[in-house]
Amino acid sequence: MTGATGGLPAFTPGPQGMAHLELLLTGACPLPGFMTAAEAAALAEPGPPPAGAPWPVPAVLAVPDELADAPGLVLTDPEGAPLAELKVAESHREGGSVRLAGALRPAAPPAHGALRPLRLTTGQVRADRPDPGRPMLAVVTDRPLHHRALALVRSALAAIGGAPELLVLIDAPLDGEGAAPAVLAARPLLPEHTRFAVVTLPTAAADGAPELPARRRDLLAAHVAAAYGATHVVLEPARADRAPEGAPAVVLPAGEWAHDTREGVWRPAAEVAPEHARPELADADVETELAHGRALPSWFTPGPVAAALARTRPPRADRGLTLFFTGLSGSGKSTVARGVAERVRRAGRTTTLLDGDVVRRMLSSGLTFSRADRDLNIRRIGYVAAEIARHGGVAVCAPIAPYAATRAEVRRMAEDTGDFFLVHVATPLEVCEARDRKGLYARARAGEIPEFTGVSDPYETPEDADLVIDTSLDTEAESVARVIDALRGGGWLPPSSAGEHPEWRGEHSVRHSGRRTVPSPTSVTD
Ligand SMILES: Nc1ncnc2c1ncn2[C@@H]1O[C@H](COP(=O)(O)OS(=O)(=O)O)[C@@H](OP(=O)(O)O)[C@H]1O
Ligand SMILES: Nc1ncnc2c1ncn2[C@@H]1O[C@H](COP(=O)(O)OP(=O)(O)O)[C@@H](O)[C@H]1O
Repeated sequence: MTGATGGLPAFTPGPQGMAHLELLLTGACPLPGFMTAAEAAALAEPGPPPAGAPWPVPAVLAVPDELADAPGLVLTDPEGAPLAELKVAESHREGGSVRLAGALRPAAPPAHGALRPLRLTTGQVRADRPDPGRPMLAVVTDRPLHHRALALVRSALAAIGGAPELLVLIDAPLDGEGAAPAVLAARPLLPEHTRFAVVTLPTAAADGAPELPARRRDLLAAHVAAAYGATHVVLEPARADRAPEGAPAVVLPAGEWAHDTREGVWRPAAEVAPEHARPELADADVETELAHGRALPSWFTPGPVAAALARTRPPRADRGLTLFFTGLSGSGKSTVARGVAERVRRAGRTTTLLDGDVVRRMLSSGLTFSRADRDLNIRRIGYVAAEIARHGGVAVCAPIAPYAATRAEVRRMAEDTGDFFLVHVATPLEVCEARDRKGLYARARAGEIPEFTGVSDPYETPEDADLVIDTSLDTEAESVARVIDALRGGGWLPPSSAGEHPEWRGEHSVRHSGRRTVPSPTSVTD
């Protein structure tokens, strides 16, 4: 986002730029500002960074082309409040975008984003230490601390000696809480004076740049921990090879841990007889248990952590959902989405149907079918859907959404507030064109509608669809039933359809679809 503030243009960095900026403003990063091309290039080489480098990853600011010649910028938060002034020392182009380097002058302390009271500066944490001479162990984590991690922390504290302090640095996104509530829930299980602080560790050198290698990200975590005063660091989630070279604090090896089923305690795996050793649940297993509303086992995680997770990741039947249909015009998106929305509503969930045509009239009137306008249209749908999901509702969306990158953006947005389920309505173009319900294909073929999807404009076939349906092979009722079955199977709808009137199961639509006279077995037994 750009604008003008006090003579200098204003700019709101993207998520990566904002994460680097936060580290610069909290004192975690010791540099005066964003790096020049040469400084960044020195850190972009594979392998460990050069010895003595004050910072382990490139930190550069990507800006839109129109800011390439700006002498300075006012960097603002997403609401437009100034965060810092950048005095531009160098402007260069890389990876298709302009990058500005230069020193920063902080404006007001940041107030935006989630968990602000926990986003402490390094100065605040250091000033608050009862005895700065004591060692300090920092646990850097973006996931809850389950029994294994808590046992590891206890053992690390004992091994360090000298009555170390403990700091838990929670790596959470700037615009959401991430795992923070569940991490904080472990407070009663940690030493009395444990401090918690929230940071956002960038995952790329700049917005639009490729992901940083895992080892560099580990090294970055160690640098940030050291800036907060840590002498020792534990990186979570644990990975056997997580001990980056050249870290400014001692990165303690995680080692293998196991739950001793006979003794009921967590120990280093080498100390547990193999027949009694139980490994930690994988993140995917935890997600499945939570999705179906099942309690996490007490051998795996403490009660307060399980309770916090159950609150932040409620069962899917209570969780907001963006159900996103994509496909060509005439593929059957609206028809199937309408039928699905009705049945989702009948199953007791608050449902909003954001149909392509309706959105074009209400939210996006005036937009064309250029790529930029289609993207804006889809982003608007994604924004509204994510807000619906935030409040636990089901947003059923049915635009063409021809571009994979924009669909991925909507998936990210939607997953910040709930779940996302992509249905590709893969009805072949010939069938859509033969239907030509609105006569648009004929007009597009006659050259009267430029940029018509499938005729003179692209449709990028999804490779990440959660379900693919084809309304040239299935009746309308069968198509609706397929989606409902998938939602039931995934836990987004209750398993039973008791009380559903046959009309609501789709027989009504079957009788009127003209394709079949007998309801499919799926819809009858459903
Ligand atoms: N050029 C062009 N290309 C594609 N579609 C066109 C075009 N012009 C008008 N229409 C009608 O607009 C409907 C698609 O709008 P969407 O908002 O779903 O499109 S997009 O997702 O923004 O690409 C689409 O409705 P559906 O048939 O319901 O898909 C068309 O009826
Ligand atoms: N099995 C089917 N499922 C859905 N629609 C079908 C099916 N068979 C025929 N149709 C017809 O195809 C057309 C699909 O139009 P629509 O749902 O508006 O598609 P879209 O929203 O993708 O443009 C409707 O006229 C519908 O009656």
